[in-house]
Amino acid sequence: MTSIDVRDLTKEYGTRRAVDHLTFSVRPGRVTGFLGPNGAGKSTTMRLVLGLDRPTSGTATLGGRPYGELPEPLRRVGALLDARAAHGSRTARDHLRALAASNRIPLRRVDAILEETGLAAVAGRRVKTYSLGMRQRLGIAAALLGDPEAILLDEPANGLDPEGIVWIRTLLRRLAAEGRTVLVSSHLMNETAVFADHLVILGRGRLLADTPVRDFIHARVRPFVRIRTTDAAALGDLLARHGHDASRDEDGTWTVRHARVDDLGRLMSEAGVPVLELAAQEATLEQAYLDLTAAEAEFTAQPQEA
Ligand SMILES: Nc1ncnc2c1ncn2[C@@H]1O[C@H](COP(=O)(O)OP(=O)(O)OP(=O)(O)O)[C@@H](O)[C@H]1O
Repeated sequence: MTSIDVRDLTKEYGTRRAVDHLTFSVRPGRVTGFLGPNGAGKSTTMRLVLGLDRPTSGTATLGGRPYGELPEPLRRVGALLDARAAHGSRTARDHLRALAASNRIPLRRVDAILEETGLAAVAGRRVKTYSLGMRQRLGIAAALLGDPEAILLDEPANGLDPEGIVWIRTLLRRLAAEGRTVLVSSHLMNETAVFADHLVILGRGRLLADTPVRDFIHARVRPFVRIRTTDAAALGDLLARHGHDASRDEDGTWTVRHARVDDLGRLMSEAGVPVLELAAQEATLEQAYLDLTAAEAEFTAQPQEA
């Protein structure tokens, strides 16, 4: 099985440190979401793993070996870094055939992967006529061509239409279920929460979190109950009498923390307070992520000079 192991990895561009003593592992059999603000170092880390750039110090290995030492690397690891990389004057089929030929991948894989990525009908068209979403699909096709054990995708949902987003979600889940090692960077938090099992989060080139998605959300955000009523005074009074931690938003919606929908529903019913809405609000990855990155920004913010 191919794990991706990053050990004390540092990359400097001149005086800018893009990746800063980073250590984490990406394990097989699950989808790992790779998160972090713009410029956090995600793409740089992926390029270092793929041997496209040299680290200043530290190591990045696949199944224990640096990319440059892998025999037939496309058959071990597939990657989508930049969907614009394909040669525009070639057709998609020719692009994939050239890749297959130079990596000793059987040519029959080309038609299979065109089918799988939904490009079969447009495979004879030049890539420069493709939309961004079609280029993304072609990039994913190239990544999967060698049937690799490890897959790295940099924002694969970029440019995909809603149907494409559902498709990639299903694809990622299947690749992980097949035991592959899947690392996917994204800025779409709700989407990441759907397809990822695990998260690696970077900030300014450093590791901020390496944790299961569920644990990350639950450790940072408490679920709450949302209530709307026609009798704000009665509800406010009721909640206060029962010692609930509640507040009322500008639009009249109440937020009750540390409470259960069942208990509040019963309470309101018994007190005869009219209910327009009563709903449990699950904590989201987006809330947890914003909480983490806000805390990080506060922690690292430099005092302004007068
Ligand atoms: N070739 C390069 N030369 C100089 N600086 C670079 C180079 N590549 C990346 N950087 C810098 O390294 C830092 C990390 O960039 P990187 O693209 O890895 O971040 P990212 O997390 O992928 O961001 P995004 O979410 O915007 O894609 C940034 O400050 C960027 O400007």
